[in-house]
Amino acid sequence: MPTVLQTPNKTFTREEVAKHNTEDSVWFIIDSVVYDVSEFLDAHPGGEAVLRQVAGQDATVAFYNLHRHEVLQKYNNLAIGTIAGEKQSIVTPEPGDLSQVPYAEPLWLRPQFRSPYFKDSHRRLQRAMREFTDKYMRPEALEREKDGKYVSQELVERMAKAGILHMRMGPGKHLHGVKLLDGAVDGKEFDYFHDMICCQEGVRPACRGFQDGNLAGMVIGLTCILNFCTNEALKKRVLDDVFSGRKKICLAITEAFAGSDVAGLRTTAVKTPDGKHYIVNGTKKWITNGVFCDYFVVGVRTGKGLSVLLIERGEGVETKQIKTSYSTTAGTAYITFDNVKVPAENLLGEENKGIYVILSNFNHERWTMCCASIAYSRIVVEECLKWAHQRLVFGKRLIDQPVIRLKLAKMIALVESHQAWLESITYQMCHMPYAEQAKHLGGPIALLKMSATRAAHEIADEAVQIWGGRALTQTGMGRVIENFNRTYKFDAILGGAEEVLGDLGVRQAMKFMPKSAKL
Ligand code: HEM
Repeated sequence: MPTVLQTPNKTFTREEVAKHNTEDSVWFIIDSVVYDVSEFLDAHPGGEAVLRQVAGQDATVAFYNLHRHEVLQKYNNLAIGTIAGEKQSIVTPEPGDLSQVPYAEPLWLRPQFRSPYFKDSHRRLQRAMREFTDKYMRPEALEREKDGKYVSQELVERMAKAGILHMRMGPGKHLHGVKLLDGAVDGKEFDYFHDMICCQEGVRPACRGFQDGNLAGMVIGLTCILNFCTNEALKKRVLDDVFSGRKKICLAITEAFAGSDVAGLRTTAVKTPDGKHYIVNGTKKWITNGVFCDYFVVGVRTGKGLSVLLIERGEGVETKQIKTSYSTTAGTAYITFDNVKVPAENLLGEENKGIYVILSNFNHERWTMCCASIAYSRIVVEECLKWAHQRLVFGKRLIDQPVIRLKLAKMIALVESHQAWLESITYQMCHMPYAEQAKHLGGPIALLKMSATRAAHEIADEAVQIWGGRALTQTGMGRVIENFNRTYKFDAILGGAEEVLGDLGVRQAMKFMPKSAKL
């Protein structure tokens, strides 16, 4: 339940506060709480003068016109009491709380709405994931996004213990018998809606670089081990290492020579004469988490086609950080393989048929990106709705301007329609065996991703216009909008560029076009 700020028990009258507008003593009121900022004047990032201008007064409107509410949580030690007979009206969310702002949560989470898709276990998991994210992921995400360091071992182990690493791999046998967030959901019951919830809740910190840095490489890399590693001992070792958080894994397919066009890969793997090893040479580019990973699932050329190998960090493997437009916390790497000796048993799937291993990953990867991009777009809508009610310009709130309401209408419609489409596809995923998913959902998922990132483009554009200069600064009020506007393109490029996916969607439709259908 949301609460109000905790303050000392003392009470004051407004008249008492009014007296503290002197050289030595500066007090003011924000939402019925009295603040003594006399010792904070020098340290205030907005300067001393502005605080002196409101000394002795009610500064609620001035404060919320310039700051996020969380600033008051952080500087709670400046509060000295409350105004006698008054109650705080602004609430502070507790970890795990749902937002009360309209459209800030998907329809299924709003008490007035019904949904055919979600059961009790989905709701339990959502609550548990929200709480975990608020308590542990968000504070770390904000730090790492700024300092660019990699995800902490402490958080990785906490996620491992809570079963979050297992859950992020989607439904499957790997979840059976694993305790998931203190029993919020039984692993055997875990379906793609649970998977969607994990993805969407994980986006809540609104730090796009950290979102990938928080083991996105595992989500796309470990599936190849789960589904295609035929050496049981190797499979067990890698799964144990990764699920326990001891080691990290990523997927290394793209190269400077070939991005979405995997047929153009140039990294080679040549069998040794005794057939026991492959010798790998080549490079990989844009590899998420590559800088800090121990295992690499690598696409290589093997004579008659593509193959996929599990390569361990060791002699001949080098990773270099690529500086991208999001935070270095993502660990995006340029990798070189220089005569790397890889045991033949590390082949995943069949030799020269690696394209099936690579393709088998694509639908789930693209679908998780849809979940994330739509969830982040929704956070932006929430930020804009709050800001439009808070910000005063030309003597009015922003929300009182029809032009702003029209922008919000467009943003809300884009988020709601894409979430509805996502839930409809997720329902199909829950009810189609893998082979049918591959046949029938490749096209729709591609089109959803293309459309969701186009929507993100529109939403980022409108949000920046609503926020003005604040949308361009990485700290303070507009942090989320700045982050979104700088990073939404990652989803429009990674996992298949919009144009490639749009084309794929239509080509899939062409495959199913009946010869009998003519005008
Ligand atoms: C307990 C009271 C206050 C605290 C703890 C506080 C803290 C801060 C902090 C941390 C910032 C940096 C930006 C951010 O993180 O949002 C900031 C900026 C600022 N503050 Fe305050 N502040 C307080 C009250 C006020 C009041 C009452 C005013 C004006 C009447 C004010 C005016 C400003 C201005 C003008 C900026 C710069 C905003 C910008 O760059 O857009 N502050 N304040």
